[in-house]
Order: sequence, then C-alpha cells, then structure tokens
Amino acid sequence: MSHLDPPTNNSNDEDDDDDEIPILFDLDSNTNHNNNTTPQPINTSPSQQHSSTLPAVPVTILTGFLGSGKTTLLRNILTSKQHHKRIAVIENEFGGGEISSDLMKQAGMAGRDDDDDGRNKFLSVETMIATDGTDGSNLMDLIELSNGCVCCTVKDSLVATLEKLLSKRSDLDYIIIEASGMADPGPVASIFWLDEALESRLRLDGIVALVDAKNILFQLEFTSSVQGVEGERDGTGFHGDEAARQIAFADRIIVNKIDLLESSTQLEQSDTGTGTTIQHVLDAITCINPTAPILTTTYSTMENLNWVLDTECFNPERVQEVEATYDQLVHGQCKHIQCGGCTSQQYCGLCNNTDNRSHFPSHHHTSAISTIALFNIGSVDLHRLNSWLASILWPNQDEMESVLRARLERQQQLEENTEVHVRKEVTSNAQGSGTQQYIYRIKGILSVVHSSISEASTWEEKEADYIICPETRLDRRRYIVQAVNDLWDVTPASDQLCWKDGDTRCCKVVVIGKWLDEETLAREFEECFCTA
Ligand SMILES: Nc1nc2c(ncn2[C@@H]2O[C@H](COP(=O)(O)OP(=O)(O)OP(=O)(O)O)[C@@H](O)[C@H]2O)c(=O)[nH]1
Repeated sequence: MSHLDPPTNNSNDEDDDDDEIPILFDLDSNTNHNNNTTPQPINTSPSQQHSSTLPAVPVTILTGFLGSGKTTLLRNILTSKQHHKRIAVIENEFGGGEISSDLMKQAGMAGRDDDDDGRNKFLSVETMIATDGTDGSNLMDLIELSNGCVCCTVKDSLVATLEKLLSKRSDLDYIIIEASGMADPGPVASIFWLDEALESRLRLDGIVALVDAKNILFQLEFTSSVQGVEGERDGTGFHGDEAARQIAFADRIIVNKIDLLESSTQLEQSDTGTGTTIQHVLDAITCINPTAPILTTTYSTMENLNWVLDTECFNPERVQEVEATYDQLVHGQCKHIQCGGCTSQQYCGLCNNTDNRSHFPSHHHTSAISTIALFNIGSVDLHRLNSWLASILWPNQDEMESVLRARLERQQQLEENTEVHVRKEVTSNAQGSGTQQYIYRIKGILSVVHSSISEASTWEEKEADYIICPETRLDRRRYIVQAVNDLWDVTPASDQLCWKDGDTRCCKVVVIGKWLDEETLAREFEECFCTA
C-alpha cells in the first residue's frame, strides 16, 4: 500500500505557470459504455476548422462555493431529455484533481497514456462524478482544467482550450464551464469580451451561481475579507471573498439544498433557535446581489432547464459595475453600496456587518486553503472509512470527543509544547474554530470491502446480480464519497463505473480545507484500508 503525495495546491499561488493546454476527451463513442467509462482523447484535425459563418456558441458559467451543487446541476443537464443540445463541458478543479502515476493507470483511471508533452494524465475524481450516469447523448466533449482556479492560475489555459474546442468542433450547441468552488467568476467572464478571437465565436449566455442554503452564511463569513485581515494579522493567511463574489457576479442564482434548512416553525420550536431559514439566506443574498432572479431547489432540480440555459441574461456592464463596487469597498469604507443600505438589524453578506470597516484588497485566495489528494492502491473497509470521516467532520459528537480527549491527553504527555501539538491534533469542523484544521469538502472514488458477511449478504439479497464476492467481501461497484462541511455520504456509483477484472483496486480522495494536516490525514486514510 502506498500513499502518493501530489504537490499541495495553494490557490493564491498566482505565479504558478502550470498552464499547459489540457487534454480534450472524445466522448462521442464511449460515454454509453459498459466496458470503459474513460473518455479517450482525440486528435485535432486541421480540416475540422470552425466555420466563421456559424452562429456564436452560447456559454454558461456555473459558479458557486465548494459543494453547492454545481456538478449536480451539470448532471441534471447532461441526463435531461428536455433539450437536445450537444454540449461541451469544461471542468475546473481547484487542485489536486490530477495525479500522474503508473499506479492510477494500472487502476484503470487513466485518461490516456501520454499528453503532447509525453506526461501521463489521468481523469479527475470530479470528471468521473460529473459523467457518472450520463448516457453520452448530450455530452460531446469534456475538458479538464485542473491544477488551479480558472479565474487565475489556469485562466490562459481556458482561452486556449476554448479556441482549440471551437477549431475542433463545428457541431456544438452549447458550452458549460463549471468553475471550481473557489473561483471568482468576474475574471472568467471578462475573457469573453477581452479576447477578440473568442468574442465573435462565443456568446456568454449567463453566470449561474449555486448557493448552498445550509452553509452559505458560514461560507460568507469565513471567506470574507474582514476575516482575512484578522487572518493576516496572526500570520495565518487571508481570505478572498470567494463566496460573496460568486453571488455578486451572478446573473441567476440557485439557492440549493433547501431540504437541509429549518423552516421558521421548526426554528421557533427548536431549543437553540440558531438555525438558518430560507429568509436568512435570501436576505444575505439580496444584500450582495439585489437584481439577479433567485430560484430555490433541492438537488439542483428545476422544472425547466431554460432557467439556466439560453437565458441571454449576461450583461457585461453589470460585471464592470460589480468590480467597481468592490473597488470602492476596497479603497474606502463599506457604505453598503451593493445592498443599497442595510439597516443595523440586517446581515450584510458583502461586508459581513453594518459597521464601517475597511476591506482587504479585492480578490485573493487564502493561502490557508489547500487541496490534497490521497491515493492508495487497495480497498477501504467501509466501516473504518465512515469512522474516519466522522472523526474529521464531526469532532464534537460525544463519542468522538472522548476519543479525541484521550488522544489529547496522550499527546500532552508526549509533547513539551502541548499548545501547538494539541491544536494540530484536534481535527475540528466546528464553525468558528480558529486556526484548527477545517475541512470544507471531500470527494473521491473508492474501492470498497464490506466488513461483515451479513452486510455483504444483505447486498446480495437486494441485487439480482452478483455484487459482492462472499470470500473477499469486495464490492464490484465503485463508490463515490462526498462531504460538504459536516455532512457526508458514501454511495455506489452507476453500473458503468463498476470495477472490471484486471483493474487494480484503488481509492482516490480529494480533501479541500483550511490548515489541513496532510500527514495526519494521509496516515488516517491509509488506516482505513484492508490489509488482508
Ligand atoms: N441534501 C442535499 N444534498 C445535495 C443537494 N444538492 C447536492 N447535494 C449533495 O452535495 C454534495 C456536493 O454536490 P456537488 O454537486 O458535487 O457540488 P459542487 O458545487 O459541484 O462541488 P465542488 O465541485 O466541490 O465545488 C453531493 O454529495 C450532492 O449529492 C441538495 O439539494 N440537498
């Protein structure tokens, strides 16, 4: 069993010039495949040049903070029979989505052997999740832009990718760009009018922001520049308004995950009365962006996808206006320009308060937020994995607290400088947890072993097909693990992602968070694997 360490990707690394043009995958022939779900790259033929007589291809930018529901919406679009669009998708990962490794190739996760530079390239977790369950009828191409945010480190790659896509394909009806959960949509939108070549061939249809109703107030607070000033003072980095800027630039806003909100009645009846209602969320959003239409959804589901596609709602002047508003906020005091004047009782999502406080310079990603990718050959024990997830995402549960307390005591005995080590040892997703590790997002693809025969036989009874090997208790299905803040699930992917004979079983998990303790996470992840 081995743990590979891809370089940690700090998104404020603006000098990072890992900007090579990403691979194009041909999905025409193999998205509806039972044998191999891995899209194969195709060569750009000079004869397939885009004709300038064709109408401009509309582009939608999907934005929204980590885990807000962008990929869920994308999958709804790609599996919908409502439209018959031939869509190309550009996926942007915040980082850590790509591991070059022979082991991943062995494990059947390779996109193709080599790219133009002769380096191995592999499909990301994000791409596997986004295309799982799609039959390929709407999806023409899928392009990965990994290793940085589309708004900064890989912005040039986006332009090159769009140009290459247009020259390669004349049959596209639509392009969807799924920005990373940390991306600022402003700079992404600007390429559509700053790049002359693209301007005539593409039309930015709209910026659609997904908002995680359960977590948005917390995300606004924790990515705010006011917090950032404090962060910089204690030498731990600063934040960059990501969550607020995604809302501010949006032409349409989808408030997703309303199933996780408390109703006003529940709130009145609850002991604490500290939950978030839809009204709190709407107040915060309209404070930041008072003009964009808002739709509330669960699992990004809407009656009519025309609410997000072919809307023609993009307005470049508004983008410039938002930039200008931000500039005023940066260079002066917050006058609630964007929200038109909050009363002192209102929560201002943009400035986080009603005080006149100076703000930190516009867009920077916090240096404290990073992505790490954990990769191991082998299969995880489902029970152990769930316990590990509980320990890092729910540290305040009673049981976990006692475990952690025991670990702390042990640690205190071992270490002279208890203060520093204790803080490092406690993994905490408690809101407002200072400089302790905070995990925003986990996503991954797993090979799973069931720890008990009874668990295995339950599955066997449920499914007509043979799914779990009675001897090894290995599950034939790939599993997808997803976590957003304190909620997680581990579910089987569709049949098209099943492990095949000859595949090397492996697990890849991407963790995005603040002040991540990579060494401990890697060790604990490895402990979830079956050794037999
Ligand atoms: N309960 C609930 N879960 C949801 C809803 N929408 C999405 N999810 C879950 O939230 C998790 C994150 O959803 P994604 O669609 O992957 O979010 P994303 O914005 O693409 O995430 P990033 O790419 O990491 O920024 C997944 O486990 C989804 O199944 C919802 O309305 N309610």
